[in-house]
Parts: sequence; C-alpha cells; structure tokens
Amino acid sequence: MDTIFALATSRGKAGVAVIRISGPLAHAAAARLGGGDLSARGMTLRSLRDESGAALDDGLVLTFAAPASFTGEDVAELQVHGSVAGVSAILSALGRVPGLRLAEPGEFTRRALENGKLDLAQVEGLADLIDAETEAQRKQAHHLLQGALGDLAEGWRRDLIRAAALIEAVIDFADEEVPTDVTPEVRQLLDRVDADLTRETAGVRMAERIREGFEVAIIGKPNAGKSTLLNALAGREAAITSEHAGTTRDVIEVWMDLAGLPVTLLDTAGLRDTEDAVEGMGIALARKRAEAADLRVFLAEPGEELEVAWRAGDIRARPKADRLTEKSGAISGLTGEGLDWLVAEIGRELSDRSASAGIATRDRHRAAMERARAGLDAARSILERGPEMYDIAAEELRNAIRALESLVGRVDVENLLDEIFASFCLGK
Ligand SMILES: Nc1nc2c(c(=O)[nH]1)N(C=O)[C@@H](CNc1ccc(C(=O)N[C@@H](CCC(=O)O)C(=O)O)cc1)CN2
Ligand SMILES: Nc1nc2c(ncn2[C@@H]2O[C@H](COP(=O)(O)OP(=O)(O)OP(=O)(O)O)[C@@H](O)[C@H]2O)c(=O)[nH]1
Ligand SMILES: [Mg+2]
Repeated sequence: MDTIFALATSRGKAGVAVIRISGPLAHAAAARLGGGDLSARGMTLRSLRDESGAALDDGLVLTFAAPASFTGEDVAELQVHGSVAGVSAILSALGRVPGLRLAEPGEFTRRALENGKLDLAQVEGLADLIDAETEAQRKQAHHLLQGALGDLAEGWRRDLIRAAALIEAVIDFADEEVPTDVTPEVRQLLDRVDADLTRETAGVRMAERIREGFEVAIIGKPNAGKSTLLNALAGREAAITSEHAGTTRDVIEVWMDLAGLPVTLLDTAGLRDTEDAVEGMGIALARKRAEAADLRVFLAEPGEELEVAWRAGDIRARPKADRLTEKSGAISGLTGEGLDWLVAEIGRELSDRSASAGIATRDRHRAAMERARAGLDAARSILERGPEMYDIAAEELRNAIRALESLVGRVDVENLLDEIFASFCLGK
C-alpha cells in the first residue's frame, strides 16, 4: 500500500495549515522531517527540515497508529504555519521521500471506507458536510456522517433476515409437522420494514432540495420592483433596475442563506404582452423558470393576473409599500419595509416542507430503497400463495436484503466509488 500525503486544509494564506500523511511509511516520513522518533500517538512541536538539513518551518507533528486513525492506517499530520511558500516547501520535501506520493482527491476517505472506518453513506455525508453552506445542510450531512442511514438499514436488514429465516425454517421442515404458522410474524416484519422504506423514500425528494438548494422566483408585472427587491434581499446590486418597464430580460440568480436554508432567488422579466421579440423571449423564460421553481413570490396586488399558476405555498407581496397607506402584506425593496416579513414567510414555508426530509439524501439511496421494497412486496404476495412457494419468497427477500446492503456499500460498490470520490477535495 502506498503512503500518500496531501494538504488537508485549503490552499492559500491561513493561520495554520494541516498536511496529512497516511500509510505504512507515514510515521517514518514525519520523523524524517521532524527529526527523531515520534511517539505512536501524540503531538510534539518539531523543527521541520528537508533532507539536506535546511529548516522548513516549526510545526506540530501528530501521529496516529493503525488502526486507530481516520483512514485506519498509520497517519501523521504536520500542522504548520499557513504560508503558501512554507506549505509548498514541505509538500516538495515530502514528495522527495522515497515511497511517498501525493494523494488523489478523496483518497484518504477512500481508505477509511476500505478499512471499514466509514460506510458508503457516511462517505456521502462527509462529502455533503464539506459542501454544506447553511445550517440545514450541515445538520443533514452530519446526521448522515454519524451513520444514521447505516443504522436504519441495519435495523431493516435484521428484520428481513429474521423473516427469511422463519420462511426457510418452514422449507427445511417441509416433510415434518411444522409446529407453528410463521406467516403472521413474517407479515408483521415485512409490513414494518415496508412502512419505514415508504416513508424514507418519500423523504429523499426534500432532502435533495436541502442538499441542492431551493429555487424561489420573484414574478410580477414590469416595473413592480422585482429587481429592486432582489438587490435588497441580496444586499448588493445583482440586477439592473430602472424606471423603464421591461428592464430585466435574463433570469438573474442570487444564492443566499435564508433562515438556514439554501435558496437561489430568481429575478425574472416583468410579465406582460409585448411586441418586442427580445422582451418576449425574456418573458417566456421567466414563465418557464417560475413554473419550475420550488416557490413563487407574486409581487402583485391581489387580483392582478400574471398567467403563472398559483400553487399551494406561493406567497403574495404587494409592491411599493412606501406608496401605500394600507400596508398589510406589502413590501418595498427601496425602503426595506416588509422585507423581514417576506423573508420570514419564505423561511416558514420552506422549513415546513423541509420537515418531511428523511435521512436518505440521494437518488442512489432512493433507488436502493425502491429495490428493497420491490423485493419485499414480491415476497409478501408470493407468501400468500402457500408454503410450496416459500423458496421463491425467500429468494425475493434475499434480493431486498442485498439492496439494503448496497445502501451502505456492503455490496455492489466498486463501480460507484470512482464517481463518488471524483467530487472530493484533494486532501480529504
Ligand atoms: N487534525 C485533524 N482534525 C480533524 C480530522 C483530521 O483528520 N485531522 N478529521 C478528519 O476527517 C475530522 C475528525 N475525524 C476523525 C475521525 C477519526 C479519527 C481517528 O483517529 N479515529 C480513530 C481513533 C478514535 C479515538 O481516538 O477515539 C478510530 O476511529 O479508531 C480522527 C479524526 C475533523 N477534524
Ligand atoms: N417607490 C418605490 N419605487 C420602487 C420600489 N421598488 C422599485 N421602485 C422603482 O420602480 C422602478 C422599477 O424598479 P425595478 O426593480 O427595476 O422593477 P422590475 O419589477 O424589476 O421591472 P422589470 O425588470 O422591468 O420587470 C425603479 O425606478 C425603482 O426605483 C419601491 O418599493 N417603492
Ligand atoms: Mg427587473
């Protein structure tokens, strides 16, 4: 097994930078730069030198002995000054240590997976955690990293193994008097797992929204103040505004952390009938994006017709509150009136929806759970046909169990790994 190393913190100026080394030569390599023996697990301050004895930096050297490390291998860390030149000198010196090579993106985590330190769903959780930019994303990712999906899958797997064992006992004793009818217990086990799988599968859609972000489209007539509103919420001049109706044509996207939720706000062209071909293209695009968005803010007076379907949860905000005497439900991007109300409304609607998110977060999880359910459903209906069909039912249950095992990467993972690790940072 190669010994690999990489900068684990991001490149550039920083207080401290962490360089991680993992593999059989990790401790020897750290000792080579740090001078002298290092304890099996501990931290010492060392003066780091290259092979000619020239000083590189002073840093903390940490050692972890296999298997008690992040990767499960011998690991050493150099925690050095976060200097661009310093880090690059140390990385070059490590590159000259025979037997060491620079890690591929995600390679430390891949080793943690191979050594059973993390399961595949935890690896996905780790990737999501590193990508997390809002509180909702952080919580969801951390839950996955802690092994919540593996724990769920293990519970289901145990139930299905018990159900299969009960059925197989009947098959094995087919010629003898079977003491009890196993079907009530089997049915109960299968019903319970089926209900859990149904709920978790339904939650993936919302978990995906939290992972990828919600789209909220601002729509309204030209000149309603959509772009001014977008700029006020974004806190910067993301869109051009003017007194001319028909200013915005392209869809302007602004990412923001809205009450802990990841949201992309869309500013769109004002909706109206127009003879102008280019404006017409902008309006068609506005409609299309508004229809596809998770939520629409109608910046319009009640009764104003926008020809975009109103859906449950959509929000109406009346424009230009500063010009109104009756201000309820009105906002102004110009004066800031009502913006707290609008943000709270959007936040409340999206967090209500987020409550249905489950632990599973990806298409891969959904597909595995759907395969498990298909096997389980097949087993259940085959069981109804009597004991002579039990061997086929047991086979279906084994398919379901296998699908659950793929959830945590116990089986069928090889072809997935390259894809999953391709998105990892170098040094993770
Ligand atoms: N300096 C540093 N900080 C870090 C990491 C790291 O690798 N280095 N991590 C990297 O992602 C995260 C922490 N994750 C870690 C997970 C496991 C082990 C580890 O040594 N596990 C051993 C021993 C556990 C123990 O001492 O209780 C084990 O699981 O056997 C270390 C870090 C975040 N902070
Ligand atoms: N009094 C007042 N004027 C506003 C308000 N919001 C925007 N305006 C003004 O209304 C005009 C149009 O604003 P925009 O934000 O460009 O309107 P829009 O809805 O993006 O317009 P289109 O892009 O053409 O669809 C500008 O002159 C703004 O300064 C508001 O809350 N109160
Ligand atoms: Mg505009």
